[in-house]
Amino acid sequence: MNAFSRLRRIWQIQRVLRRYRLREILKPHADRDPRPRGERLRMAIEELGPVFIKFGQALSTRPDIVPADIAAELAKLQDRVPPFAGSAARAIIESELGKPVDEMFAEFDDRALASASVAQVHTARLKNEDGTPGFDVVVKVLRPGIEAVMKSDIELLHTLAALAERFSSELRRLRPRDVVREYEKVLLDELDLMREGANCAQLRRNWLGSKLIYHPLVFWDYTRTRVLVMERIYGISIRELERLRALDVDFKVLSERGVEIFFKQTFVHNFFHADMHPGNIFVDVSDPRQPSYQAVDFGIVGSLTASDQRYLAENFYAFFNRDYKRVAELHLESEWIPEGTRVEDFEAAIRTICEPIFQRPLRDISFGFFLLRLFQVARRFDYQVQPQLVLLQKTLLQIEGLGRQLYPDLDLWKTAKPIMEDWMRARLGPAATFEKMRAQAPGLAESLPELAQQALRHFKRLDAGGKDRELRALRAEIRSANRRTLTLVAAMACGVAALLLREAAPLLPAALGAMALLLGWRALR
Ligand SMILES: Nc1ncnc2c1ncn2[C@@H]1O[C@H](COP(=O)(O)OP(=O)(O)OP(=O)(O)O)[C@@H](O)[C@H]1O
Repeated sequence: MNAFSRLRRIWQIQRVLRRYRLREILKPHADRDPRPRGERLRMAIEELGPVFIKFGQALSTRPDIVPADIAAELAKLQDRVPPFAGSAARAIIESELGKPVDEMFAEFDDRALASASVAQVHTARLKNEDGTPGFDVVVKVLRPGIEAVMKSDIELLHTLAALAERFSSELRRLRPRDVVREYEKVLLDELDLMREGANCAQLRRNWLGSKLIYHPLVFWDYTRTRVLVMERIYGISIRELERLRALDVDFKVLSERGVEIFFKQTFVHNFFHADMHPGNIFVDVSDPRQPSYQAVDFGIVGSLTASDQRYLAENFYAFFNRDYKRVAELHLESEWIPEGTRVEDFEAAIRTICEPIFQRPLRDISFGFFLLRLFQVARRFDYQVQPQLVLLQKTLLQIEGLGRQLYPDLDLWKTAKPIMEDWMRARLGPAATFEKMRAQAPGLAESLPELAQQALRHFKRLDAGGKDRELRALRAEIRSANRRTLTLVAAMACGVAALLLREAAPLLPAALGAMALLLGWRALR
């Protein structure tokens, strides 16, 4: 963007800010506009275009950054825009794939099936090599020129964030430059449909053969950065509740399966679809008693770090045992709250959010909402929640909302418990310990000769340096450390042998396992 158009854009933004009196938002006592501040902000963002809309949508899921009233308005941001011409879509497809559309597709519908600010979707049918009609597909095409618009607006966001950080102490506290930097990647990712295809393929692989959910096949030969071709699915949108009801679809099974999918994605695969709004969910009704899901739109996915996974699992347990003290402890243990915070204040804050929630009957309790409130507390205590965790919380809220809409008596915990217990066992049980040992064994074996050399060097130096008491003590200490290392290595070797021989006669692996535990215990004591 040249200097002139940048100035023009800043001037435009400035006009929008004035029109909606957005500066007053920062000074609530001076705000005389009768329209609520969140609504004004939303309308301004809608006027500013796709980058601001996407950014606003992303911020709506950050209770640790944005106050609740504004977040609720931002969540309403609509990303529907008039479609661009089918001929423009064809031109992009042809320039990306290097062949005429009619050569690749037996049919191509010029009217868009759906159109959003970054891309639009057309239905089509592939052409087989012999010219006969092939698979029914959808073709997702990036909006013409969207890359330039996105990139220049992102640059502008950086400029605005820098200005805000420089001139407003209220905004500085929210670290706008960091927030923009964090979302820049998410926004730019949307410009690469190969990435979306890869996300879809990964989810498909994770769930292949499952009776819970189906993901379309990606046609890689026809997929490029600006074009994504995938199998067309024909399920009924989850929005069409009446139609689903008329087909006698079992809503209880459907809602339980939604919860199961969520937990498996989070705890078993650690790869979750993070844009689970109803527009992206379809239902396969070929057996209405055993309905299953079909998902589309894989632009946003997430996965958690091991520690976030554990944080979530433990909070889940505490939450369902209605144990707010444990919830508070968990946050203290994981150093969630900054130094200098009074523990009592923090506990009181956690109690305040937990008590009213825990008083309600199970059917009214939402774990997604509980997490949301936890993150709001985090915001008050100046703690920055990991974006992936927030993404997951948003997904959970969507799944729960959907589940309860389908079946108000949905018992979240009943569905979640077996999955969580499996996870705990797999993560923390003896088999997991053996598995960890096995994974670490090669690295350890490699460094063993080096370790021995180092120890030898130490001994030589000690011997050369006389025999005073301090040195003898040091030598004894090194020897004991070496013994421990050796014992640990022996424990690992037994563990690995037990694993490798687990198919053998029952006694041998069991004896080796017991030996590994005993040695491990001695080494770590
Ligand atoms: N594989 C598919 N089979 C059938 N319909 C599809 C498929 N993929 C997408 N669609 C339809 O196209 C619509 C838009 O697709 P998608 O959500 O991927 O686009 P988008 O540009 O990311 O839109 P938004 O961001 O608003 O969700 C979907 O809501 C769905 O109706």
